[in-house]
Parts: sequence; C-alpha cells; structure tokens
Amino acid sequence: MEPTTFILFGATGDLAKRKIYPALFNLFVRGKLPQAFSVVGLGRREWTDEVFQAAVERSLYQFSRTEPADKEKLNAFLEAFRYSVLDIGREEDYRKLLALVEAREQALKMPPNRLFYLSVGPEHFEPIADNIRASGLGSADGWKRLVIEKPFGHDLASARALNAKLSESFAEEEIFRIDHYLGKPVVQRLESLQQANPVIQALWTNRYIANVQITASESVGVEERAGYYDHVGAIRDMFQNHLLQLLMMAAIHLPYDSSSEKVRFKKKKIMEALVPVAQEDVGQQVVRGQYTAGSIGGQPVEGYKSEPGIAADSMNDTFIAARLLIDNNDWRGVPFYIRTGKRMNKKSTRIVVEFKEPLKQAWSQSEDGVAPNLLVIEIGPGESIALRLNTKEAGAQGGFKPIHIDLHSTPADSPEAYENLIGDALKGDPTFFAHWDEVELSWQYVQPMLDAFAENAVPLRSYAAGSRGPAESDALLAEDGYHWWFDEESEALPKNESKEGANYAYHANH
Ligand SMILES: NC(=O)C1=CN([C@@H]2O[C@H](COP(=O)(O)OP(=O)(O)OC[C@H]3O[C@@H](n4cnc5c(N)ncnc54)[C@H](OP(=O)(O)O)[C@@H]3O)[C@@H](O)[C@H]2O)C=CC1
Ligand SMILES: O=C1O[C@H](COP(=O)(O)O)[C@@H](O)[C@H](O)[C@H]1O
Repeated sequence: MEPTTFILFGATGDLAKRKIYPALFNLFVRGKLPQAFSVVGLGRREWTDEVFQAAVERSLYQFSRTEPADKEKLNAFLEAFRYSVLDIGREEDYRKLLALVEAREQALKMPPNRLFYLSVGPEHFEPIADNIRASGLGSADGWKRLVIEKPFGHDLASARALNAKLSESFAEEEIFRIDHYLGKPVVQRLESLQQANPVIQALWTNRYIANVQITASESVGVEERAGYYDHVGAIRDMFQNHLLQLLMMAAIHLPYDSSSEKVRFKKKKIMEALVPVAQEDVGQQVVRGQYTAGSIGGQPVEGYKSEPGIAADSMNDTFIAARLLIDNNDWRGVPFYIRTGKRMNKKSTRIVVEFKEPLKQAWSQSEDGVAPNLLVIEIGPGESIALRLNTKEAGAQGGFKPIHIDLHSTPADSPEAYENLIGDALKGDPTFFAHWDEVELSWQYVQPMLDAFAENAVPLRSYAAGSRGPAESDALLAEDGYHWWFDEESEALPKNESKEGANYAYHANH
C-alpha cells in the first residue's frame, strides 16, 4: 500500500473516537496500514500532540474490539499521530497545516499522498474542499482523496449543489462518499454469494423470486441527536442512503470478473430502472409513521414528541415502509419492500428473499408445513446467510419441516464497517463507496416523497414503541398477498453462535 498522510477534520469529535481511531488501530494490528503512515488530526480545541495521542489511546480502550494489550505496539501506532489547531473558516490555519504535513512527509520520506477525511458536520464540507484547493494542500505531486461522511445533501437540489462545489476541488474518482452499510461484512459478501454459488445466481430473477424484503429496525430512539433527526426523519437518515444502497446491492447481478466500475455501473442501472413514484401517488406506495409511548424489553419508553429536543407538534417520520418496483427484465413484477424505524421491537438489519411457491398447489391442500423457500441475509447485529428449504423426514407421519442451510457465517472477529471502508479508501478502492450517480438517483427517487411528506399529503401513522411499526405497513404487503417475514416466522434460523469454520453447515430444525 502506498505511503499516506491521513488528514482528519473533526479529530476531536464523536465519530473519530467511536469509529475512526478503533478502525485505524484494527487495521494496524492486522498489518493493513501502509508501511509509511502519518495522521494529522484537526479541530479548534487547543490540543497538543500528546493530548491528542492520549485521546486516541482512551478511545481504543473504550471502543476498539482489539484490546491494545501490547504497549510497544500501541506506542508505535500512536507515534504516527500529530495534531494541529484549525478553524475550518480560517485560511491561515490551512497554510500552517500544509507546513506540518510537508514537514512530516519529509521526515518520513513519504510522497505527498494525502487522504482528507471530513468527520465534521455537512455545513463544513464545501469550505474545507475550497480551502484544501486554495492552500495548495491538494495540488501536490502525489494523489489526493476526499473521504466524506453523510449526510450528502438534504434533498436533490442541495446534493447537486454540494457535488458541484466539491467537483471544483476533487474529481469524482477522488471522492469517497461513506455509506457505512456498504462496509458491513455481510453486505460486502453479497458479491461472492452470487459469484461462488451458481445455484443462487440462477435463481436471482423474477422467474423464481416472489418478493424481496429489506428491513432495518432499531430499538433505540433519537438518542442525543434530536436536533438533527427532527429535521431529517427516517426517510433521509436511513431510507435515501443505507436502504437504497442495500436494494442496489441485492438487485444487481454480478459477473465473475466484477470490478468496481462494473459494480457501480450495475447499481446505477438498478436505480435508473426504479419505477418513479409521483408525488400524488406516494400515499399508495409509502407508509410513514411516528412512535408513541410504549415499552421495549419491559421498560417504559416515551413517545417521540416527548423526547428531549423534539417539537411537541413534530410531524417527523421515525418509520417508513415502501413498495419499490424495478422495471427491468430481471425484476419486473417483483416488489421490493423496504422498512426502517426507530423504537421498534428489536434491532435487526436483514434482507429476506422470498421465493415463489411452484409446489404450493400440489402440496398445501394435503400436507402441513410447506412454506416458501427463503434466503435470509442477516446483516446485523448477527451476521449470516441462510437458505430455508422444506423437507419431510423418511417415515415421518407429520407434514413438512423447514431446514436451513447456512451458506455463509461471518467469523466472530470479522472487521467492522469502518475498518473495511477506511482500508478500502487507503487502497483507493471505491467499490463500496457511493458514486455520485447513485446518490443523485437516490435523491431523485426520494424527492417526491419528501415533497409529499412536507405537505402532509401522506398520513403520519402511529405505532407504539416496542412494536413492529404501524399496522398500515403490514397492509402494504397484504395488498399483494404477502406478509413481512419476522424472525419468529422464519423459524429459528441458525442463531449467530460462533460459527467460525462452519460455513456450509447444515441445520435441521426440530
Ligand atoms: N457520530 C456518529 O456516530 C456519526 C457521525 N456521522 C457524521 O460524521 C460527522 C461528524 O460527526 P460527529 O463526530 O458526531 O460530530 P461532533 O459534533 O462530535 O464533532 C464535530 C467535530 O467537528 C469539529 N469542528 C466543528 N466545527 C469546526 C470548525 N469551525 N473548525 C474546525 N473544526 C470544527 C469539532 O472540533 P472542535 O470542537 O475541536 O472544533 C469536532 O471534532 C457528521 O457529518 C455526522 O453526520 C455519521 C455517522 C455516524
Ligand atoms: O447512519 C445511521 O445509522 C444508524 C444505524 O446504523 P447501524 O449500523 O447500527 O445499523 C442509525 O441509528 C442512525 O440514526 C443513522 O444516522
């Protein structure tokens, strides 16, 4: 890997300590950082290098999965970290930064390969990009990359404006837009699931698939982010980015020789084939909801409007369910159902592919227990991919029973999303970052929904905290003759006990 200077805006912030430093440390421990590697942290706080290194060290003890037990290793890691006080709007701070970066490059005999990581609020993205260009930080002989956190815009117009501005300083291939769902290990394995299993590849069409269900339910509420969340809602926070990315990843057909260009091209094609929903039709395809008081895990939970920092008359969505249609030869006629919500009964991110039931007529009149085949892709908190089939035991009197074939369990020590993504950005591999085309098409698809929500043209349904969302979300699928597959109904899929080395294991449920 090429020598790199990692320049971190927002080095004193929450994301840096919870995700970025632990990810860098894990990469270091796994030998996946460049041999010559230097970090320059930035913030307004008057920290010294020593204070910065101590803050990084604390964050590792608090948030890293890899305990920094080896003091020598830890010190070698921390030695790479320097700090510079920088106010984003102050030009002279960038000149000071350039001097520090160049001094470090000279001391470490590194070429000027610079990765700028923007772990700051979105209002800072444009001025930082401008100042990087104006100060000369970006016009060096090496390469430059811009890693940018979400949110990328607030709507279609603002996303376009932001992209136009960033493009003045960085080329598209230099911009790495983080969507941490693309860094999740199981999402990254979807590619090999198809490529390594011709069986799955052959079934990946409307001939065999009845519907696809993508769920990201959360039991947490707005936590400490009321100010942010009350302006974005579930639709901007999760649906426009993470869930549409999961849809793209689930719907693409990947060739054996898939390159980053091919993956992104195919994702773009899926977005282009999505059937647009006109503003006046949003209510037929989308259910929006907001939680009221309830209980989770036996504990009483307040309703959304009573959360600190939330307006008492807020009409913000904390839940969204939608039916999406893809108009291409592979997926015509297969509804993709997406739902996400805060304060639901449990944390679960999963894709369930429900297969058609060609045998239903033949069996279900006379036999109990025949259920559709399901491919269940557990993305979090457990990680697994399992196929549910029907079987009948020899000589058994009863009906059919489901069995599960575990296609791919993720080892317990699999990397976290940020580790995967930062590692990819350091390598310059953009496969699991959101290309501008995808981002723009996502906003384009979502914009009529935002407009309908803003006009309150779609009813805001209530659901009790701790429930599975509004009843209308179930009705959305019932209209098509389907229902959401919940854990309980997909019948005790293999639990996520440590299954290292247990790929392709066979589980029978009794
Ligand atoms: N926290 C999280 O879990 C997640 C965060 N994100 C995104 O990551 C980004 C950062 O979030 P988070 O770390 O939580 O935010 P914080 O509020 O915790 O940190 C903000 C950082 O920005 C710096 N900063 C703010 N204003 C200035 C300024 N004028 N000049 C220089 N530095 C400034 C602060 O440094 P100082 O105070 O020293 O000036 C601080 O380091 C946001 O875009 C957020 O949406 C995305 C996913 C999850
Ligand atoms: O980006 C976000 O994601 C989290 C959920 O992420 P996960 O990895 O825990 O599934 C969500 O809670 C947050 O509101 C959102 O901004």
